[in-house]
Amino acid sequence: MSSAKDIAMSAALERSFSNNLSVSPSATFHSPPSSFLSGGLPRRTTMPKPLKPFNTEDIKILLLENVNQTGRDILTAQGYQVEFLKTSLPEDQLIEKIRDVHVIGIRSKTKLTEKVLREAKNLLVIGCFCIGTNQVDLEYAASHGIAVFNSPFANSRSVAELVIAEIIMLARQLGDRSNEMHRGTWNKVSSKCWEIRGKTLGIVGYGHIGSQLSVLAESMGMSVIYYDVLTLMAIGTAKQVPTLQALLQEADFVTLHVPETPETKNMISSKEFEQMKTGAYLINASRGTVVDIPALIKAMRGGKIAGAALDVYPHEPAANGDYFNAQLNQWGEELRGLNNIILTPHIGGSTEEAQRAIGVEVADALVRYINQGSTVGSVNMPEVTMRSLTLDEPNHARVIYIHRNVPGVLRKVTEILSGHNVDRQITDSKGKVAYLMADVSTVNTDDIKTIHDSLDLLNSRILTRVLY
Ligand SMILES: NC(=O)C1=CN([C@@H]2O[C@H](COP(=O)(O)OP(=O)(O)OC[C@H]3O[C@@H](n4cnc5c(N)ncnc54)[C@H](O)[C@@H]3O)[C@@H](O)[C@H]2O)C=CC1
Ligand SMILES: O=C(O)CCC(=O)C(=O)O
Repeated sequence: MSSAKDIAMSAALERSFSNNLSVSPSATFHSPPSSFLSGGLPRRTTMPKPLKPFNTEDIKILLLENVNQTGRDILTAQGYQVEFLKTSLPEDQLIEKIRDVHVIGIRSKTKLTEKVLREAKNLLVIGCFCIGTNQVDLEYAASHGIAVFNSPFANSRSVAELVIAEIIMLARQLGDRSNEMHRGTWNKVSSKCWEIRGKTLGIVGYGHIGSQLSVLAESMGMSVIYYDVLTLMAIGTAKQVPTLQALLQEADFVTLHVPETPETKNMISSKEFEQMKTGAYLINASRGTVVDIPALIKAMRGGKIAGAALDVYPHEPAANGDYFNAQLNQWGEELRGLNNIILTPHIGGSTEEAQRAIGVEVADALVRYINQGSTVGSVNMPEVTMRSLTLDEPNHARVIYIHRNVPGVLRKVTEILSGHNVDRQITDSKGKVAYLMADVSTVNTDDIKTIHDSLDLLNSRILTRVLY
């Protein structure tokens, strides 16, 4: 049982500094859970204690772009308020919505730019329910204490399988034959239709997807070469080549698996098409900015490139059913008019298996971050974690201090914590941002407030959270 003093103190805290312990102007401070400051014999249990600066039902989550049910279920089961939308949102509506939420879950279409994130005053964490994180301004997010998580490989296999299908479809002109049949035309041809056995696949970007694809392609009798900015171990009998040009000159099929970066923008343009073999094929399931589409159209019309498969485009519609037209991409009409071109609506990772796995992985990471402060798997924060506090550690609090990575901070934090027993502490930095986590014991609600407010006053502060 809590003493009358403790209860009074909690109530006073609730009144006097509602909003202060949390980072959210809209969240209220709640009395500690029953495990906190409880008297009597400690319960001997190693059950992890959920650490929450808010009542769970105050955590507001916005999930866009049809995030999988598995992820929604995990977040809802925590008691958070989860709003779910099937589509992404236009910028003005996104800005309106993001002001209010602590967590946002997106896929590849929602652009979380500095302009949008500037309005996200309550935002603690972003979940990208996909691989790519180019749609988020990661640096701005980190410098404002917003952690970003993704799912680094749960859809890699799905993309690799799609590419294998496309290699065969292009080699056999299956898209065109199927379209002709749909129009009622029987056109049985073998001219310029090939087996893939013995052909060379050139993989640009030998990461999770590229290397998985390498295994599948070899098992079907293809020779694999790859180009990557890093020197990477070849899988099977694949061979790394030293330059993109060397790959383009040798490959019958070129497939792109690089991230969207300034270096990969228009990585395949007129010069690169010239370097490719006449009659070669191009596949892009990475990002739309990687291929210069007008140059591709020219290369295909001129017969240099015998076929292409595109899954991604520089500008993609926000929702299913939106017409993929000239307003989005000027060359849409010309692209659709080409022969032997497969156009898919960014479905590389769209399988039940991949979406379920991503839902679980990203939602779990969000819960760990909200409840425990663990940044393991974050793409923009130093990765820091500590074991969960347990129910037999009642009067403990977890202090999280995200700060600018400048000299002298640890000394000041140590001074602030020095009156308490620090059971464990860990700190790490990534670029300009550092992340400190400390578990302090035998603290009461006054101590928590003092620790929080003192850390919050330091010049180096980006964000202070105290979980209890
Ligand atoms: N179509 C779809 O639905 C999907 C598309 N993607 C896209 O595929 C991309 C690749 O995915 P992963 O293989 O998982 O990424 P990854 O990070 O595992 O591999 C990317 C590889 O590209 C290399 N690389 C980076 N810049 C390069 C450059 N300028 N030249 C040559 N190599 C370079 C890296 O060193 C790395 O080995 C993602 O960034 C994402 O944009 C991912 C999943 C689904
Ligand atoms: O469909 C999606 O969610 C996006 C897939 C993708 O491009 C990615 O995972 O990076």
